[in-house]
Amino acid sequence: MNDREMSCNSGGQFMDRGRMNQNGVVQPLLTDLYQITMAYAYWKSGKTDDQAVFDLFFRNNPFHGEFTIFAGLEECLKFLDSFHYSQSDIEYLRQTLPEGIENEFFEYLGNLTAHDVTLYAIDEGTVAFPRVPIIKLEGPLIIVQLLETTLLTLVNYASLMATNAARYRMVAGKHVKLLEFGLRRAQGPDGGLSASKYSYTGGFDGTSNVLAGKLFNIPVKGTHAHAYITSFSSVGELKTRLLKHKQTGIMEDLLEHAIRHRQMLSHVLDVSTEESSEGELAAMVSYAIAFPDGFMALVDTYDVKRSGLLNFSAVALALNDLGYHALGIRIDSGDLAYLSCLAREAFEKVAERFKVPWFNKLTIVASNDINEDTILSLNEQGHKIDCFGIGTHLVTCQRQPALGCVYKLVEINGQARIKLSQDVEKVTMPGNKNAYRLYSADGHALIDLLQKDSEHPPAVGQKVLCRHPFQESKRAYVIPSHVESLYKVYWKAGKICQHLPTLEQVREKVQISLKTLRNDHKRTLNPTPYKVAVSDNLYNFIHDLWLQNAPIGELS
Ligand SMILES: Nc1ncnc2c1ncn2[C@@H]1O[C@H](COP(=O)(O)OP(=O)(O)OP(=O)(O)O)[C@@H](O)[C@H]1O
Ligand SMILES: O=P(O)(O)OC[C@H]1O[C@H](OP(=O)(O)OP(=O)(O)O)[C@H](O)[C@@H]1O
Ligand SMILES: O=C(O)c1cccnc1
Ligand SMILES: [Mg+2]
Repeated sequence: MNDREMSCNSGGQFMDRGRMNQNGVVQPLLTDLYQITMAYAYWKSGKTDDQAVFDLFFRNNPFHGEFTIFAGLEECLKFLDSFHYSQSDIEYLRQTLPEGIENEFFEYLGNLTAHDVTLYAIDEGTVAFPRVPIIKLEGPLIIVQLLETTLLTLVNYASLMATNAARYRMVAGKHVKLLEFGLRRAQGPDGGLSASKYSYTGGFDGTSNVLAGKLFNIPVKGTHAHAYITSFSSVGELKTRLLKHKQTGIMEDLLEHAIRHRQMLSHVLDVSTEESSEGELAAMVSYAIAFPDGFMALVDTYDVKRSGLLNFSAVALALNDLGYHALGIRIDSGDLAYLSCLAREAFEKVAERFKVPWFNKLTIVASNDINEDTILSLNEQGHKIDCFGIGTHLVTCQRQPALGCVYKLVEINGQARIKLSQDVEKVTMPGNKNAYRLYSADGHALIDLLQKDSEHPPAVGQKVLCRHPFQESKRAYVIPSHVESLYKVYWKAGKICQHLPTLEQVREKVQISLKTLRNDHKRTLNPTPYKVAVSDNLYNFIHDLWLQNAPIGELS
């Protein structure tokens, strides 16, 4: 590896550029046209040396919740690292921008990098709250402005998805497996890949998306579709019935074993073999021959009770005769609570009658349009599901399809800037700020506090006045037992300055960070809002600037 392939972080360690591979679609032209037209107008008006500070933050938590998981940081850093307009980008812009743009501007763009930018951020995987910037950028106005849209697109969906997944994990509990099955329903190929990656970050256990597995090292999992079952109509279609006994190595007729067990099982499970589907039996036998150690069967193609469970149990017992243990079933329609209980009951009967205790432990996977509310309702009803396969609602974030992160200028050449709005929620927090999370003695996060960057950080054991940013009468003294400074410098002087965690570590961080939140902030119905405050100093600063900038009306 030569020097060009490596970048050095501030600790002098080398970052392997192999890890820095980024989705090819993420590039400087993946932006809104107005960023580039603004860049020209800034350039034309002599603002090339202006220094700006921008905040990236959201105003409301998604899904009627009171927390958001911040994700997408590593992709932002990769983008900064590779930021450079290629010759063909410049050529395209020459042809596309209005006529009359000076040639020197294109030369300027051609030499532009993000090396003079400093990026501060909270750690990826941390819980974040409205109005507390999750990323803060300092640097030359033109370049920092040019980064806006791409950074927003990298953070918004990633954070929305990680939050959605974390919510599913919370309602499902930590012992149930969660698999992401959404690729076919995702918003295009890139949406599908991001969904798989960030649902893993948020707490899913695996994905059916094979490319995501390869690219992000996520466990890939899957069962089979109804097509496999319906592609068989009789046992006569089986090209082979033979399977090697796991221990003896002797070939045996798996179908013969299955038919014999099916007969006995029909009494135990109180269903008639006549009613069950022969095609389904054939399909299951053939699948078991293909995957004797990984036999997981879809049981709802015809009728779970009258056909699927009988055929599955027959094939699983046949496999058992040959030294293999089946894994379980998937149910993809009907009343999932009722059918999962029915299946578990059937497995318990079989375990007892056929002396196969491992049958009690067979996995029951449920899928079919599952969302947070379905899981909550299934929990209330009582179910025996071990694993949910979730697609559409998860990856499209159907309950709230976008997170509203914005990117606002808060300081230029050392002068704070404020954006006013009739809607108080939309007034920006001016100036270069620092953010702290204050904790109680029991380890719970109490409040996030924004201060001017010139202020001393809050200290453990010392009373700090925390004020609502806009409502004068809302304030509280807090004596923190622990103070966390939320920002780290992640990018400076053209280098990544922190050791970047693996996806696995970010996934762990999500759960650790969620544990610091009190349960009332996390509950699904009417959660308590988490407090975000400003220091007294910042409060006064905001309100003075507000008055300075608000025009005084005249009544006549
Ligand atoms: N016990 C349950 N409580 C609450 N919701 C459930 C329960 N069982 C299933 N569901 C949900 O109810 C919906 C049922 O979907 P739908 O009305 O399409 O029926 P279906 O079982 O898929 O029918 P079909 O057999 O035609 O495919 C799904 O969204 C599923 O997740
Ligand atoms: O329901 P989701 O949460 O989106 O999970 C993924 C779904 O994808 C498959 O269905 P398929 O594409 O075969 O279509 P279907 O809706 O007819 O089952 C699978 O059987 C699940 O039902
Ligand atoms: O493996 C599965 O069962 C699966 C994968 C994608 C969509 N639905 C189901
Ligand atoms: Mg379905």
